[in-house]
Amino acid sequence: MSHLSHLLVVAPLVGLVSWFIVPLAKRAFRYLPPGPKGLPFIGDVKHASDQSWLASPQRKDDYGDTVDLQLNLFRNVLTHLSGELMYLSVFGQGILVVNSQRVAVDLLEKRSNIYSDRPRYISFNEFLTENLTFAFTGYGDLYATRHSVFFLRLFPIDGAGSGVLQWKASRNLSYQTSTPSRVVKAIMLALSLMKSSLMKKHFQRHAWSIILSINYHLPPVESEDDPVIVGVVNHVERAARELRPGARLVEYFPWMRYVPSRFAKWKRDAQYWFIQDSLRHEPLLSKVADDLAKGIDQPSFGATLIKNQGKYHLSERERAWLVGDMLSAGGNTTSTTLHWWLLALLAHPEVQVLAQAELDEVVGCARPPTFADLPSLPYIRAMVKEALRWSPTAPFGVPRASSADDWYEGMFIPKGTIIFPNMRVINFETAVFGVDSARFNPARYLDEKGRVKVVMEGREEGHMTFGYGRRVCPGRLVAEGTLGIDFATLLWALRFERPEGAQGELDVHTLVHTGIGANGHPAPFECKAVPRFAEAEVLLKEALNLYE
Ligand code: HEM
Repeated sequence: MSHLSHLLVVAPLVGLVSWFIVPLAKRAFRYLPPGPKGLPFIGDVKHASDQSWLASPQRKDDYGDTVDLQLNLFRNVLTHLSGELMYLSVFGQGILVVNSQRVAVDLLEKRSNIYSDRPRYISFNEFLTENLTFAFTGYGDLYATRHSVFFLRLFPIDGAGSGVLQWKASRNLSYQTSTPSRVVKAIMLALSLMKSSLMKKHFQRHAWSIILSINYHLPPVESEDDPVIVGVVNHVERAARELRPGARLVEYFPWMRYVPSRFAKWKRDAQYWFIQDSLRHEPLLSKVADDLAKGIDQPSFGATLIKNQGKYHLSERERAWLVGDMLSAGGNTTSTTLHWWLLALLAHPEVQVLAQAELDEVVGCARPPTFADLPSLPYIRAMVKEALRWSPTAPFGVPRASSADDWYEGMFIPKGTIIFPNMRVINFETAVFGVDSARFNPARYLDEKGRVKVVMEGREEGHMTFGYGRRVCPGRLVAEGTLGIDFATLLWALRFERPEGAQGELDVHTLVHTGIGANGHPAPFECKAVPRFAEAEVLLKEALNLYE
């Protein structure tokens, strides 16, 4: 045999071995990232369903050293992960908690082709929402179509829409306008807080009211008993329950999805609520379509989507859910951040004093602030960043899933693993945010001249709360704008205090939650809002009249 014929025989064999045998052998010698062992068969249900346990920075120490300097047979690299990854298994389903910005970027951004999927969640995706929620759409063609809706900037720039785009543009000092609808809602929130101490309720109504006007150009919602608001609150709570690890056995035994509904209450309920939620979403968008047909063209996400529907080939129900889903994605997240921010103000009174000094100097006492003031309010803008960084609103973001087997620094990450970026740990990394990273301190985002500075290279937001890479939150500008005008208006009008006689240290650590993917609220606390000056209420009402 000539050298050439040898080569012709050997080369395909080598190719076959490296393509087929090596991955198999690698699987056999795979090292899963470290983590608690759990019980035989069921695995670690207990820890996986305990969000506070998972989110605790202590886990980084608990599972840090166990894999130090581990020799990987196939890559010949020395691995030193120092608690950056923690792996749990529940009925064989792998869950990977990512505890560092370095690893989160490596996996969720640099390997986004593998880590941009969402978990399957049979009960939630297939029955409760019939795969119609955008945030839980699997990564693929359908996702690309739905995503393009956001890409084309369907959030309108004017009127009820994303005032923050104007704020961002106004940074260039070329586009100085305010957004009446957002300012009106911030003023209404301030007036409501003056009258009652049900802060959490007011924050929720306010945040949902904003999304309703962005989505459908609806007027502000006056009461938390509004049927649309009640419907969304219930939907979000149901969704959170379904998404809790261990909530439904069908997630671990997928054959259970074929059990007839009459024998499976979970399935019957999910199917019932899917119809109810569709009946809530659809009329809202139909009303926008009817208005457009009558020539009433008000700026809203829904109107823009309807006008562009020829480009997307989405069914009527799909469109209604795509728009309606913004209520779930954007309402609770924003109101929960407001709730944490309030707690932070009470725990750090000096921050409130500094913000109010800035407002007094820039805005004065004769009128409430507008979007046009925000470029001149660096402390308030820094406070938006700090509130988003510090609040564990979405402590694990929205879970991702891996769509292929992967190896990372000697560790094996099986296909289908659910990935939780541990935002509370990542946003507190001392190397980035300093040794006082656990403290609420907006000044960390200001330079020595008091200007907003970049603390994370290439990331203008300055935190990771909106997630990573291809699935980063498309509502982040909306959220930033809402928080900016809200903080400015509320602190201009009100001083937040603990009621007389309130004792003890405020609990800024406890995370009250209903499930993974749900928002983490602070433990209940009392607060009162006191007008800062006698004319505040009158001036707010006058400003409101100006916008009407
Ligand atoms: C404080 C407010 C908010 C926070 C903390 C937040 C956080 C997040 C996070 C962590 C994700 C997952 C990103 C990832 O997988 O890497 C996400 C996704 C998403 N957010 Fe937000 N969000 C907020 C406000 C909003 C608003 C106001 C809207 C809409 C108006 C919105 C719409 C969405 C949607 C549609 C997704 C799914 C994106 C996808 O799967 O591709 N969010 N958000």
